Amino acid sequence: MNEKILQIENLTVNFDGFRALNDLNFSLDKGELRVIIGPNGAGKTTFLDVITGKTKPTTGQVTFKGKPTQGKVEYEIARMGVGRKFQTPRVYLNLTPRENLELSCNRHKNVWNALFGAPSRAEARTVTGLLETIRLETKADLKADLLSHGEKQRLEIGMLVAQSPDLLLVDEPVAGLTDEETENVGTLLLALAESHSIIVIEHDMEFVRQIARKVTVLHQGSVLCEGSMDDVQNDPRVIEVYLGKQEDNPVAA
Ligand SMILES: Nc1ncnc2c1ncn2[C@@H]1O[C@H](COP(=O)(O)OP(=O)(O)OP(=O)(O)O)[C@@H](O)[C@H]1O
Repeated sequence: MNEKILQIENLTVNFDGFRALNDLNFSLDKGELRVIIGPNGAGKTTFLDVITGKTKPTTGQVTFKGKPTQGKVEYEIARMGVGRKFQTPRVYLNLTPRENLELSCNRHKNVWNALFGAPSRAEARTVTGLLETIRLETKADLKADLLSHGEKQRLEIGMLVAQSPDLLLVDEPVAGLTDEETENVGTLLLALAESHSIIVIEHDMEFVRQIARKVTVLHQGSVLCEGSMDDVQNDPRVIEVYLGKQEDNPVAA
């Protein structure tokens, strides 16, 4: 059996009597790229919030790298190796992509030392490698303010990777991007998936088709079904929860 990096058992989150997550079970293999889809309100963001410790489970258990995260706060879970990228880019706009990546590699140092202290050779190599991975070598020394929305998204994914997390959580990375930028982010995530465990939440079905190997569909706080994109888009339960009619269904091919 494959090694599990994340296991979630019987997870329920109750907000004032409303079950945002309802007896949810989920597991992710080490090295897997999983895409999570589901209609609005299905519980996708709450699911990520529980993994990162932002929201506490009402009942149930999250196990990361074989250890329960129960009782741990967000920064402790981040130190265990969980990194999250939010929907909107959070890069420092007055710094260059290179400086943003240097800062992310050096989160234990203070900002002054990280920026003005000489980077070690290993750090410089890491940053150069990351700039290549996110394909921003030619824009490495421009102010991040001048980057397109898609380039900022790629930079922020690079900043997340610079912190060397074991699990990357990526929330709607292509919202508001052009088709070309969307494809670039997809290519980047596929490249990262060769050496990372990744969970991506996404609504854009073209993008999901581009990157997905295995898809989990959430509905009303539980896992409705899991499988390949083909399995999922032909599952009558998925068709039903999205729109009820196959011809209008965003998950239909
Ligand atoms: N702090 C909260 N208090 C009360 N209800 C909440 C809270 N956070 C989320 N909810 C509710 O829980 C349900 C799940 O929300 P969540 O944001 O996880 O869904 P989602 O699948 O991410 O939706 P979307 O695709 O629209 O972002 C929603 O009905 C939401 O209104």
